[in-house]
Amino acid sequence: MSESTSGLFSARTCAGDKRKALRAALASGELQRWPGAFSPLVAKLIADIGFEGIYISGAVLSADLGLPDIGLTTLTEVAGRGAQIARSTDLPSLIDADTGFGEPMSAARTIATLEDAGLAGCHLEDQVNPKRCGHLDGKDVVPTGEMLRRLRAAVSARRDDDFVICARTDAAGIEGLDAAIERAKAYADAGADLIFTEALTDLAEFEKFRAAVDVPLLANMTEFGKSRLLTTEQLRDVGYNAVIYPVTTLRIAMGAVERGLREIDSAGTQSGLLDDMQHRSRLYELLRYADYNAFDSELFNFTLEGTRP
Ligand SMILES: C[C@](O)(C(=O)O)[C@H](CC(=O)O)C(=O)O
Ligand SMILES: [Mg+2]
Repeated sequence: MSESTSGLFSARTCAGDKRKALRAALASGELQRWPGAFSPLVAKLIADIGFEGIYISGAVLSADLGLPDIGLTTLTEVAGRGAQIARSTDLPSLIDADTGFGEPMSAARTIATLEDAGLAGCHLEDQVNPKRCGHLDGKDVVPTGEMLRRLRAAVSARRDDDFVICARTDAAGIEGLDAAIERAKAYADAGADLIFTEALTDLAEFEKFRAAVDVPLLANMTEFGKSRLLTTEQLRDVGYNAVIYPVTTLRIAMGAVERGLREIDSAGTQSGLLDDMQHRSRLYELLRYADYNAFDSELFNFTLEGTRP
């Protein structure tokens, strides 16, 4: 296949190579920035701008279906959407697997399914079922032993040793930071490759966590939650390995969609909104419209001159 047609329908990089790249990135000491992609198109934009990876959020996947993030989505739904997003980009994608979709045996099946779906890794959290957003009050965690069973089952189901299993602990806001650190150590001993330190409050907590454990750490910079929004520079200085912006692109998009719909409702036209829109030409560039001409030269006849403002 020529350069211009490779990667059109599925990314050029195969899942195994994305996982190897993710492992190397986590070992590199460089902060990995993974914005949430609510669609394959957003994943393409994230890659185009130069981020290091893609995050696929359970909260976003639920919201996109018009549902709250309380563990209603099924493994089939999550793996299906995850596969669509993961295959659209050469970047590695880490997906939110909530509590593993059931008991430890189901968590094991979850890993096998997400591997088959082409994801580079996933995270499993130590919340009880039904789970809730980690930044809400009233959440609860299972005993450490139960999470260890969940994790060991997951690790044993992995067929590609490079598939990254990330353990998330929600314990900081419930049992305190020290307890969360102890859990993180136990989860790493059980085979977790990366620890998601959920809902830490300020920089000092991130620093304390970093000093206490020597496995890769992930920070969640979700908005309107319990955590101060730290900069990449701050997280780099502390020595975190990865940061996610899980719901950010959806919040930005939905803010713009709501403003736009209100403007059409009040002004009777969207003419005043054109500068805020992604132009047709940029959309076509991201989708690589021109490269599809290799299959059918009639497909791409778009020029800017031909378009109306
Ligand atoms: C990271 C998270 O699990 C997600 O599903 O994106 C959420 C994000 C959010 O609700 O803001 C969480 O932190 O629980
Ligand atoms: Mg989630």
